[in-house]
Amino acid sequence: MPATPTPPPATPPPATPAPPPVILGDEPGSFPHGVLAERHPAIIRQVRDAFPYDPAVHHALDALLQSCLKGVIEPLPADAHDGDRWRDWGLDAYTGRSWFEVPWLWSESYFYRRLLEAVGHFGPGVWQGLDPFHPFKRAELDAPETGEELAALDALRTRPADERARALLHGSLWGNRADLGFRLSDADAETRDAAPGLVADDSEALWALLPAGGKTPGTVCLIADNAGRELIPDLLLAAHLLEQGRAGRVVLHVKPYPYYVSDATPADVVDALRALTAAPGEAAAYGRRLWAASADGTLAVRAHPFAAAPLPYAGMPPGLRAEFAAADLTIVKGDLNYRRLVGDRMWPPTTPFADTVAYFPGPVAALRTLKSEVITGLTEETESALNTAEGRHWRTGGTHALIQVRD
Ligand SMILES: O=P(O)(O)OC[C@@]1(O)O[C@H](CO)[C@@H](O)[C@@H]1O
Repeated sequence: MPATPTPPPATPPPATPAPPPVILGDEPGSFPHGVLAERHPAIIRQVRDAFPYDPAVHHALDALLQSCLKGVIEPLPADAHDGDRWRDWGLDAYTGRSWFEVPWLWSESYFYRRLLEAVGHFGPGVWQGLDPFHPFKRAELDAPETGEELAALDALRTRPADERARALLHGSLWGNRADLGFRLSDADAETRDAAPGLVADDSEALWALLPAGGKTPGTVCLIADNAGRELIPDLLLAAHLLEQGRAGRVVLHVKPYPYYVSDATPADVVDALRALTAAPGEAAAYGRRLWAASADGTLAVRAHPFAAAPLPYAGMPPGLRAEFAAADLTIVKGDLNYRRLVGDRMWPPTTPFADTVAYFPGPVAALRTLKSEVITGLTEETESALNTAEGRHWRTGGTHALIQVRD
């Protein structure tokens, strides 16, 4: 009987490299450490000074400050309305550990949850429901620069549709420089010149995902970031997509409660729409169209609890996953949302963006100015040119921006 030939050894599948470790805040001198050790205490100071709080709130803020600087993560009150949710999000595993030694994304989010607790936001009591960041957001909305940006819409009206589209997309992108938390730790950020050009620009792919010329448009989800000077251009972009028939419906996802100082909540959407309708010229026309779009349901606002979760979007719950899966496109705004989208890890900058968001249930676009160290999707040439010109500053200075798409 002929001997059975030995099969050749099976080629092992190519090993998928393990993702780099999650970013912690434990390295003195690093950007995350600075946010925990300096930005958070500064935010406590600013909030304390912004309202005529009573002694109970002052004591609670003192305790939070001590906990942030020298203490450990403490549990929520036993009767907290969202205790179960935070336990699902990892609270039990992190209770008793240093703020600096757990994932940075987690400790930052928990800080805002604790700050709202300290100022009585969740009630009961007189401070219930008050936004401790409202005075800062309001000042920005009333600033002359906001009026100047709105006045620029008058000249835009007569430009061809594709030029308007590009201007409004870039307005929404660069609106992300307006971040009050960022300005607390980098006072010059607002005045520093933006770098010309984008470090990655997939805008053609973005427009290709939105039907034009008679095809039935679907839903665009826009995961918003900051209120005021970022939210207004986001709303203008939404109005343009609806008007041009590139979206049949825009769903604006905002935060369910005040977060990261300037993140937009439903109340901020109302303030932004009011500011638009009250402005002179073309801005008011945009405002009226958006107001009508709310009434007929083509502009919807969502404030899902997961929008303020301390977790990457890869862990989104099934209902939200289904919403994004059904959309023609989900636009994800800003730096924090980018960290949550790709995972808060020190990716090698040339890691393909598409690989990090392969889990996302539908087409997705990131619009972000660079304000933290997480970055993906750069070419080797771009990365090396940026390093040569700026060291590491390009990652966090807020002067560079990107548009990245996975279809
Ligand atoms: O998400 P945004 O508003 O664009 O920026 C948020 C931010 O200012 O805060 C985080 C650090 O606290 C960073 O992700 C970034 O620097």
